[in-house]
Amino acid sequence: MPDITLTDVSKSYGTGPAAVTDLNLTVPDGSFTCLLGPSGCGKTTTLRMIAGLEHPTAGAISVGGRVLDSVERGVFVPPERREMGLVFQNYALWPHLTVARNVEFGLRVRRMPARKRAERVRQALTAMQIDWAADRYPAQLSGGQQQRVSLARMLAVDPKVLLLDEPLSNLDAQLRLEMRAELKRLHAETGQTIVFVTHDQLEAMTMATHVAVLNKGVLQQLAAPMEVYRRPANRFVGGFVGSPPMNLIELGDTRSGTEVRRQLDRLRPELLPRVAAVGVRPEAIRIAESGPADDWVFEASVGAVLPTGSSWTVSVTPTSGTDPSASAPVDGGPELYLVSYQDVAATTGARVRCRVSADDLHLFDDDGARIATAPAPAVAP
Ligand SMILES: Nc1ncnc2c1ncn2[C@@H]1O[C@H](COP(=O)(O)OP(=O)(O)OP(=O)(O)O)[C@@H](O)[C@H]1O
Repeated sequence: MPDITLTDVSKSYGTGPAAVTDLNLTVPDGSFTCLLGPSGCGKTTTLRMIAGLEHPTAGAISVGGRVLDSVERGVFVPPERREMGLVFQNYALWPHLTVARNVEFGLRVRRMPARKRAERVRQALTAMQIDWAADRYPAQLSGGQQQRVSLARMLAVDPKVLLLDEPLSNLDAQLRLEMRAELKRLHAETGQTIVFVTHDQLEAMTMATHVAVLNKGVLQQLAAPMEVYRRPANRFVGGFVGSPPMNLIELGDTRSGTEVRRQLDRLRPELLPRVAAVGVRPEAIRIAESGPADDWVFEASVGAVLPTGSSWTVSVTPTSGTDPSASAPVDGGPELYLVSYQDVAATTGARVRCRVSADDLHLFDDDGARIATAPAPAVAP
């Protein structure tokens, strides 16, 4: 199964802003690639173009060198000849057909002999662990079970590529969790290339081998999930991936920028002239009196303490720096969020000392792009 390659792909629906702009994206063979981004960023449009359900207004799409779409060359391969399986958010099962007949449907259309059909249906239902429901009707199944059937229906035709558009978003939290594990298992077993659309960063982080982050129709980053998390390519990715989100402090903000600038002058003097904003992940902020000399240290007052059971989310407002060379305390900063996995003894109004390792500072320039502080390691998703 070869790579899916999008080259300079754009799509406009009319007079409004383009849904997708100059997209260059390679979905590696056998990968589980999530298209991730906020509502309206062009995820579904991208998936539908790969499926052949939308025409690009510019660019080309190919699979392993076979051109499926080329605006320039006037090539268009229709959806049914792309050997791709699609599953949407709504399960779209035939209500008057049993589960087995639903799964068999696409095989009949392909005129597969009856014996082979029965075998395929059994295999697909077993793979999705829904074989016990073969003789039931969709209305007799829960949402999660129906979604398993629609996945089985897609698997039965053995497509080279699976295209999934938010298939879990109608399920409750528990089922979603189960289905994520199920899809991950399915991918590991079949090795099929999966392209999965979601706006849920946790979903992308937990399942994907590759994450393509989109914003306003433009690709922001394509990398392994942990790379996207640890080394976001820009401010948008840093803020979008992670919950609670990354804290962002503007150096131009006089209230907090002055103090942060002073700290950066001590920790990263060579980079300071290029830095416009600093990002800090909530779990990178520690409440601790002492620590390494190259920590960024600040005093803060505690706002809310929110225990979740396994962790504590705490809002703190910096009140001053502790750099002895600081001539004046800062006049309060923005509220920052930290996450601690140990009990935070502090309560609202308490004064605490917070520390962040210099390695955990994400530096962004005027354009919002990441400023590399160390060479990125080779990524092997
Ligand atoms: N058929 C259409 N006609 C006109 N505009 C459309 C059409 N489909 C999508 N759009 C517009 O294209 C842009 C991208 O939409 P798209 O559905 O691809 O985004 P998305 O990231 O999948 O969003 P969501 O997560 O809300 O489904 C949006 O501004 C949307 O309004």
